[in-house]
Amino acid sequence: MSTPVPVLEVEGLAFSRGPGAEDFRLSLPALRLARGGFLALAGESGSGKSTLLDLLGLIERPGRVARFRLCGRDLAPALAAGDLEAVAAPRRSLLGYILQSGGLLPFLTVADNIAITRPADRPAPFAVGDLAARLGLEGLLRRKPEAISIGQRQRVAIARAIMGDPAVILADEPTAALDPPTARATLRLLCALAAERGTAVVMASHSWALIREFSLPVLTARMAPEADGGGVVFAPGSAEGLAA
Ligand SMILES: Nc1ncnc2c1ncn2[C@@H]1O[C@H](COP(=O)(O)OP(=O)(O)OP(=O)(O)O)[C@@H](O)[C@H]1O
Repeated sequence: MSTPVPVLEVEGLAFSRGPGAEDFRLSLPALRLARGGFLALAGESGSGKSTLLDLLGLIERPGRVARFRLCGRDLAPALAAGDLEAVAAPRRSLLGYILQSGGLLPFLTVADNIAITRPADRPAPFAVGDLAARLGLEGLLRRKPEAISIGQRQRVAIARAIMGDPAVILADEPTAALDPPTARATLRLLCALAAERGTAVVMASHSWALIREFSLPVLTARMAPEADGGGVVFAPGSAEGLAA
């Protein structure tokens, strides 16, 4: 059987902010994500999960990256050159985001928030009403985000990301504001919809309990010894000790 072609492949990535009060260093030795794959980024608050998602999402620019391939496109040279135009098109067409706060547009209805990411160059993966129904949002389509609950907003954010039919969804703590049963149900929906579309997902989470319950492969943030250059390193392994 042939090995699946990775949709996202990153090697030798390093990022730093500072020096001074903002001094922060992060490195990612290797990440490989196949079509439909799911990967969690675990670590304590402030360990750099959102920063790493921004780097993978082509929003932050790494100081160094040996390899950055997204759906077969080699983006490392453009990142090294700071060529923002060259990364804008793959960012738009291949990546989807679920923000920690939901990030919905307050002046649009739920239906329009979901529809806004529909691909311009191919059919949408779902009808808005069908996708909303899958996520239990069918009665809320005409409401504005302020008139629905936080859990419902997170499900709208998931629907919006899925509607864009991206190759990779980057999800920043999509269940952090939810009680455990709702968090579990929301993550189950995200996993099911992503698997159905073959969408790969990278999800930041500080909930080791949820990561363990869903048996998610995980890259965990750890401090590197000063002798090895210090900073935070994201590497495979258990995140025991993180808050449940
Ligand atoms: N725009 C910024 N300017 C300066 N420092 C920042 C900025 N954003 C984040 N930081 C700092 O970078 C470090 C990593 O932050 P980041 O938000 O990536 O961590 P996190 O693991 O996602 O945290 P949390 O779980 O609380 O969301 C922290 O020390 C944070 O204070």
